[in-house]
Amino acid sequence: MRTEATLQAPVGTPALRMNGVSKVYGSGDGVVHALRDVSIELRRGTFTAVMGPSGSGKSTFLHCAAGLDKPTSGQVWLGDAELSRLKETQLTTLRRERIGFVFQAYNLLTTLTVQQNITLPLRLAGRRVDKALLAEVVRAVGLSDRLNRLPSELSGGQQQRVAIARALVTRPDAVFADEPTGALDTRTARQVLELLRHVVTGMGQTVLMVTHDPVAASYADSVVFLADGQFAGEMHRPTPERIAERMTHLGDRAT
Ligand SMILES: Nc1ncnc2c1ncn2[C@@H]1O[C@H](COP(=O)(O)OP(=O)(O)OP(=O)(O)O)[C@@H](O)[C@H]1O
Repeated sequence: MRTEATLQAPVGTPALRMNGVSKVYGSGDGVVHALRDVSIELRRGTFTAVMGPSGSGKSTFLHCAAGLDKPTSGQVWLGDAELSRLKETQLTTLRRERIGFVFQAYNLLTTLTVQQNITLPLRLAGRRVDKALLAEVVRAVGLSDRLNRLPSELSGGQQQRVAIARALVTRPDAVFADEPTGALDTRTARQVLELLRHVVTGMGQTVLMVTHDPVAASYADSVVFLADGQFAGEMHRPTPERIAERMTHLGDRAT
C-alpha cells in the first residue's frame, strides 16, 4: 500500500514563483537594497538550498517567498495565489495552511505534547485531523513512540523532527526551512537533513532551505546563490566541495 502518495502535491503549477522581486529597506542615506530583481521558480517535489554571504539577502528572500514580508516590487506566487493580491487575513490563512515553516529554534509550545504540537496548525485552522496522514507524518519523522511526551523531554534533533512533522501536517505547497540544522551537532544535523531529503523524495513535498553550511546544502537537488541581494547563479547536483568553492568566490564579489 502506498500511503505516502497522500502527501503528493497536485502537479501543474510550480510550488513557488518569484518574478523580479526587489526589497528595499529604509530611504535616503540609510537605504538598503536587500533583494534586487530576483526571479526563481521551484518545481513541485524539489529540494532547493539558498546560500550566500552574510547580508546577501537570504532571510529577506525566504520571508518574501513565504509571505512574511512584502516585496517593494515584483510578484510572488505560491501555487496559483499571487501574494500581493491577498488581504492580510487571507495571507495569514495561506501562511498557516499552505506553507510549512521550520526554524533554527524549533518554536514548539512547551506545555503541549508532541502530538498536540504537530496537530496545532490543523486545530488553528479548524480542520479535522486526518489520522492516516498524521500517522504517516509521525512515522516519517520517527516519533511514533514519543507522541505523549513534552518537548522538554526530547533531544534537540527530536524537537526539530516535531517541528518538521508540524510543517508537513497541513500538506503545504512548500516547506520553508531557515537554518534548520543551525543548533544541532553534526550527527543529529545529518539525520534531520536526511529527513528533509525523504520529505522531498519519498513524499513529494517541496522544500526551500536557507543555510550557511555547504554540507547541509549538498542534500538539496540544487543550490541558488545570492550575493549582494542579487541572484548569483545556481548549481545542480551540488557537492559540499563545489559549493564551498563557489561560496569563496561569492564572498570575494560581495565585499
Ligand atoms: N528590517 C530591516 N531593516 C533594514 N535593513 C534590513 C532589514 N532586514 C534586513 N536588512 C538588511 O538587508 C540586507 C540583507 O539582510 P538578510 O538578513 O536578508 O541577509 P542574510 O543573507 O540572511 O544574512 P545572514 O546570513 O547574516 O543572516 C542586510 O544588509 C541587512 O542589514
